[in-house]
This record gives sequence, C-alpha cells and structure tokens, in this order.
Amino acid sequence: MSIAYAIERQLAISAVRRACLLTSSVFNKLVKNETLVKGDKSPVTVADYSAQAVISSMLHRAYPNDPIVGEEDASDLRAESGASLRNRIVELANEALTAELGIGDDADWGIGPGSEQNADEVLDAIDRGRYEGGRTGRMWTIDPIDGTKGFLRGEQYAVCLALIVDAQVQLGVLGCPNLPIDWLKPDGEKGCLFVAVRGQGAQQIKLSGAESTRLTMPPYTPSTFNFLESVEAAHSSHSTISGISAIMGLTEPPIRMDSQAKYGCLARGDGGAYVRMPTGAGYKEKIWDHATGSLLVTESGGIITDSRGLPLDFGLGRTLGENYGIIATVKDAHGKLLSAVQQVVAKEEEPLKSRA
Ligand SMILES: Nc1ncnc2c1ncn2[C@@H]1O[C@H](COP(=O)(O)O)[C@@H](OP(=O)(O)O)[C@H]1O
Ligand SMILES: [Mg+2]
Ligand SMILES: [Mg+2]
Ligand SMILES: [Mg+2]
Repeated sequence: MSIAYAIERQLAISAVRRACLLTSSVFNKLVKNETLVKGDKSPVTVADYSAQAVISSMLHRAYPNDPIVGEEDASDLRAESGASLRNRIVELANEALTAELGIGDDADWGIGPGSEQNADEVLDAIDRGRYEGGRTGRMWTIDPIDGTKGFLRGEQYAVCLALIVDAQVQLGVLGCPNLPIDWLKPDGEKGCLFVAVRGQGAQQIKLSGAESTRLTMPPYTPSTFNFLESVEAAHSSHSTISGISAIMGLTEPPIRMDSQAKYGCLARGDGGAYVRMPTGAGYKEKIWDHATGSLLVTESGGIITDSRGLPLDFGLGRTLGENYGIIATVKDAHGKLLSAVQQVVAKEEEPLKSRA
C-alpha cells in the first residue's frame, strides 16, 4: 500500500532544504541595496524572491499542473529599475538549483548541475505564485521567508511550504535555519525542518541530515505554561496576550519569536500556546503564514482555531478572510485558553461600546 503524499513530502522537504541553504548563505552576504520595501511597507529581499523561485521551479517540474499561492511576485523585478536586483536573484536561484547537496532524501527532481534557468524562467517561476486560491482542487502555498524582519535581524525566520487539497492542508514543511535543534542548548547545532502530513503525525528533521524525531505536545501544566508571540507588536497585540496570561494565572513570561518557527516550537513543546491577536481592524491573515503551522499543531496533538473558536478556513483565497486571531495549543488547554481570550476581547471592546 502506498503512503499518501509520500512523493510530495519528499519533494517538499527537498525544496525547502535547498531554499534554506540559499537564505542562510545570502544572509552572510546581504548588502544594503538588496532589500526592497513593498507597497504595504513590509521588507522583501533578494533571498525571498530567489527562494520562491527555487521552490516554485522544483514544484513545477514535478507537478506542472498544480497551482501555487506564493507571497511574492516579480512585478518590481521586471521593471528596468529592477535590473541589478533581478540579476542577483537569477544568480542565487541558479546556485541553489544546481548545488550538489549529497543529503539522502534530496532525490533527483530534475535539478542539480546543468539545470540553470535564464532570467525569464526565474521571473516566471516567481510569478507562478500568483494563483488566487479557492475551495476546490490541489494547490501549494509558499512563504519563501516568513519573518523577513527576523531574517534581517539575524534572528528566527522560516521557509514555508504546504499542500492544500479541497481547502484542507494535507502536507506542510517548515525550514528554520536559525532555530536550535534542542531549545535547551541555544549554542548547539541550529537548523530544523518540521514536517507534517495529515493523519501521519509531525516530525522534526535536522536540516543537515536525515535524523528525525516525532513531535508530541506535552499535556497542559499551568506552572510552566507560556505563550509564543510575535516580536513585532504591530503583527499581534502584546497587551492582549498579557491580559490572557493574567486571567489564566500564568507566571511564565512569553517567548517572542518571528515567523512560523513559533508553530515548530509549539509542536515540540517549547512554549505552551501560540496566540496571535490583531492590532487593528482590516488586516487579513495570509494562508501562507499559517498553512504549514496549522497542520504541525493538529498532527502533534493540538487544536488551532480563531479567537471565536472557529476553524481556520484555507478555502477563501489568498487570505483567511474574516478569521479573527489565531489560538493554537495542546488539546486539553484549548478550552481554557479560548475562554480567557474571549474575556479579554470582551473587556477590550467595553470602552468602544460605551462610546458608541
Ligand atoms: N498588520 C499585520 N498583522 C498581522 N500580521 C502581519 C501584519 N503585517 C504583516 N504581517 C505578517 O506577519 C508575518 C510575520 O509574522 P510574525 O510577526 O509572526 O513573525 C509577515 O510575514 P512575512 O515576513 O513573510 O512578510 C506578514 O505576512
Ligand atoms: Mg513579506
Ligand atoms: Mg509570512
Ligand atoms: Mg514572507
């Protein structure tokens, strides 16, 4: 009997691993003019673009009909003003696609020496991520660097890839080059891959090789329970989370970390819950920021919902639509956490209501 998504899993691990090698090598060489500011004021670097090109090219060679929802697009690079950035991205993508890795599960996906692409092919690979998403069919979603701000600070970031079929995440791979393999040894080996397949559990694999560990969240223990939250206060309200912590009577401070590395840490028990609460009206969470992480949560013994207790809906397009907030934790803590979240939200809404 064949195991569901076995080929896709191997391909996804291989693609994320190559993209991680690219991003970590770029970090050491990044120069000032290799970062752009996008329309929404967020940063994007040559590493984001070239990592998306690498993953998208590998997916396309194996599954040419699968659409891709990718965070980045190549419009700024096609302009004349983008020429030097474009050349650098083509060079980086080709370096990553043609490298010989020599790691066991990096099977031959039609890449390796001799598989260079020209500039048009690289830009087209990036632009294959323009798919609008939706309720039916197969699609991949890529966040080539999640936590670009963390990446630029030399802190945590994640390369994220997920396969969604009929609005359900079936497979997710997260690459975290700067994350210690063992949280208790912060100066030890860094570089983790987190992998989950629906119904098949979640694992951590070393970025440097094949060694893997199965992940299970520990049971709820109030004395040690703590939150994982964004570093960027603009992405998730720190004050709401401290209110939730007070209601639950928790004493441990939150761990601040950029990117979906938070989901990887949650799945392996480094942190009790990942809570993300909106800071202002209007921002819609993107599917590539949560697809992989949500499967890591459910496959390691957790539950993930929005702040009203509703499941995240990956069938609405490129965003999670009106989902409000993200609440992810081990099964036996989710009810308590959700009730604390709702109390804080109600309290925060009181002054608004009395003014109305
Ligand atoms: N106002 C906002 N509210 C919530 N998330 C936001 C936001 N502005 C940007 N983001 C998202 O937050 C992600 C980083 O999450 P975190 O804060 O957990 O590290 C960004 O991913 P990118 O870095 O891929 O652009 C971006 O998609
Ligand atoms: Mg971004
Ligand atoms: Mg992101
Ligand atoms: Mg990103």
